[in-house]
Amino acid sequence: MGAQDAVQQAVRDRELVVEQAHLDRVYHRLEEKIHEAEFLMDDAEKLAKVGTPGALAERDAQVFQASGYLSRLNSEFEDFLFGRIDLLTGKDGKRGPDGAFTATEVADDAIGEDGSTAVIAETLHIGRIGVLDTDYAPLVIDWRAPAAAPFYRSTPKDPGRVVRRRVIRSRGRRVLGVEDDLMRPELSATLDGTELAVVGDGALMASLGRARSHSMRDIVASIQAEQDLVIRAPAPGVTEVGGGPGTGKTAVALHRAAYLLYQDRRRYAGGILVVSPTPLLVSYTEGVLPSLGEEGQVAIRAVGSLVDGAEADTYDEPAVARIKGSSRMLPVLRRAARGALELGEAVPARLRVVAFGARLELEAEELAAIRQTVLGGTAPLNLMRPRARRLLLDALWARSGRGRHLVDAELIAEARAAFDEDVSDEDAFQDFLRAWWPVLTPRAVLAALADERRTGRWARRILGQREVRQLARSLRRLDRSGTGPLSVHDVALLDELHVLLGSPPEPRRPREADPLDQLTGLEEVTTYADRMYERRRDRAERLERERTEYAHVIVDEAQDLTPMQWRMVARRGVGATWTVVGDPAQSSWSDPDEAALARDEALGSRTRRRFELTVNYRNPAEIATLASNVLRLAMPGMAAPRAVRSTGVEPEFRVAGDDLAASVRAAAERLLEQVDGTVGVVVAMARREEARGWLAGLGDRVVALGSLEAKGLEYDATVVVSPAAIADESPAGLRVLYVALTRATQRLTVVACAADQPDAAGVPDLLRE
Ligand SMILES: Nc1ncnc2c1ncn2[C@@H]1O[C@H](COP(=O)(O)OP(=O)(O)OP(=O)(O)O)[C@@H](O)[C@H]1O
Repeated sequence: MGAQDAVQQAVRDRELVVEQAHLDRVYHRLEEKIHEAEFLMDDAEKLAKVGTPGALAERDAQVFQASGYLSRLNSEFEDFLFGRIDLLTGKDGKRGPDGAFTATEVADDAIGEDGSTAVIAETLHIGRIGVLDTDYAPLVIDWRAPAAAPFYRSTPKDPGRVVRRRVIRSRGRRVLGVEDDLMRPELSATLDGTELAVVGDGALMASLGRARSHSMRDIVASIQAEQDLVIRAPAPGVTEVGGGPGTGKTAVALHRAAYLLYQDRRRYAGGILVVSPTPLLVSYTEGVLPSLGEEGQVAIRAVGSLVDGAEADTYDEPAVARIKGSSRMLPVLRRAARGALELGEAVPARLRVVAFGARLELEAEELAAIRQTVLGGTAPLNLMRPRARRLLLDALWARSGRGRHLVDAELIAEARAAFDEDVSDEDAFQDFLRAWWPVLTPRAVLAALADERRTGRWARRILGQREVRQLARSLRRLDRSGTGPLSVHDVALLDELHVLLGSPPEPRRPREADPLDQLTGLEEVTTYADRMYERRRDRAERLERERTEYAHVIVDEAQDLTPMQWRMVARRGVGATWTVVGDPAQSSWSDPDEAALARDEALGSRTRRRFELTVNYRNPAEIATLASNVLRLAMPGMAAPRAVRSTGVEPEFRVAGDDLAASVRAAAERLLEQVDGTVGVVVAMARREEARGWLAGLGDRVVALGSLEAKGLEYDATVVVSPAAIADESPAGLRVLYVALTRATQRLTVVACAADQPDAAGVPDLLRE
């Protein structure tokens, strides 16, 4: 070790000791708080034994608060403290509720007259939740609090009061390392009489170089200034975030959810919905919010799982997806919902009943007229049923002639009520109604579209003959009742049908017992609080299950939502504020204009705020440059984000021989040796099942993905198999290829087939400059 290194090491060790001492104090304080929380729970127990209603209510409130506090503290102990800022004196000397100075501008006298010396006036530590010392001094500031904003916002260009920004790495109770960035390198600042030390080369680079696993990590310790602006953007209206691959759109959207909850917990108790394109991306991102201390109020759902009971991960062929996603499906579904009334097994031609001993009959034309009258209304089909029933009874009553001899209105009403009851009780009437105006389910109507002739009728002048055939064929997976595997695009159709049909009346469920009804004795009283405690745990989960509307909706990869999916998502956020993140250059939807229109309709007249993220944190420059060749073809004129690092490792090109499987397997094996983390093998959708077989036995660090499944994911290394096959698979194929090429954090191997027209170096035609 040279003298310089030894000095560096000594500085590092000294700073670790400083941070360790602070972390020790924080833990000490946390332990005190846990004792307080446990004490509160104990206290609550005692109060319960008293059993008076007042004491009971107080105890419940305490149990609720204490149990929540305990679970937060316990879950957030890991990597609890991660940042620190050293600040100059603020302009006005006022302190906020977290004990920190509020001013963002530097006081006039904070910097010495020579312009190069200063004294650090305030040091703040930033962590996952805020902790106050016994004297209310801030030991840790919650990362979402206003006082923590300079930790993220400060840059050497616009440093504000920050002189040094430090990222602290810790595990459990041990500080493992610190990385500093100087925001005012021109200043020589002192803290408690000693010169401010600087350790390491900055935290961002350290974090970007780490190996990837199959779950996304939070970026709370290294959020960048342009990202922080999005995370803390005001909630109302719509926050739109654009930016190329790897700019942190998904990460930012998730941190924004945590921020919104922190900032207005009451409002967002109404739930935050995060809509993600694939189940793979859901499971990849699922851990981020719990790591930020937020669970329960945020539901992350794949777009194929937004409808209760539907769990779609099957993909339609691009041509079929294009039909099902288009808003042209809307009039087709409207007709199908009405047309499905005729689908009953054997719809009787006439209605025959016996009322008070007399035979009554309604002929086909009368029935058709009644149906037409009812269908003239706008209510959902299933909700029209009572009206249809009433009009049938009206017609039968008229036919019976029973009211003709009566003049007294009361008598007429009485006779009519008796008539209705008599007829309604009759099996013949009930059987007729069931067949003639059946209760329709969305699944059954969707399945009805599998009949090409019928669908041809419903789609006349809307879909072409070929489209009708493709649509009908794709739905043959379903049986008559609609049971069977759904595709992702079927789910939005189901949701639309649900609206068109309305909920069929549900059989009555017994009312859930209210615990207060059971307060009959002391024994019951004591179990009440215990139940409350249990309930609190299940509450969030239950709320989520029951919820169909949310207070905030976050749409990730918004460029991929089809018009029909936009309608489905919009229904879940009618009164919501929105965050919409996406990148048009990565859109797999063939008609961006149609999608933009649907998006405008979904977001309505809400005010919009737009942000653009400009730095690619995922791909090294070598990979980003290659991908930008495809971007130029896919979206001429669109700028690629700036890659923030370079690895010196160029992408590799291989040409597959006769045995594609062997070539891909060999490429994957080599990458597994070269990186510590994950390897993704991206193939055209048509090959995804096959590709899984190619990698059999290589372990769980490597996965095979269809091109559409790669959305939003990242791997240490990727193999992209036959760019031409991916690009040719759909009208949006070039954009899908751009997605595939931008998944790797370290290494990329491209395996070309003959269709790729590789040059002598194996570079496919589509990837050449
Ligand atoms: N400030 C940051 N600090 C550390 N890592 C970051 C930061 N911002 C983004 N990253 C990392 O960069 C990678 C890309 O982020 P993310 O997946 O959110 O990007 P994206 O814009 O959604 O990409 P895509 O459009 O390709 O899906 C992730 O590994 C993320 O953790």
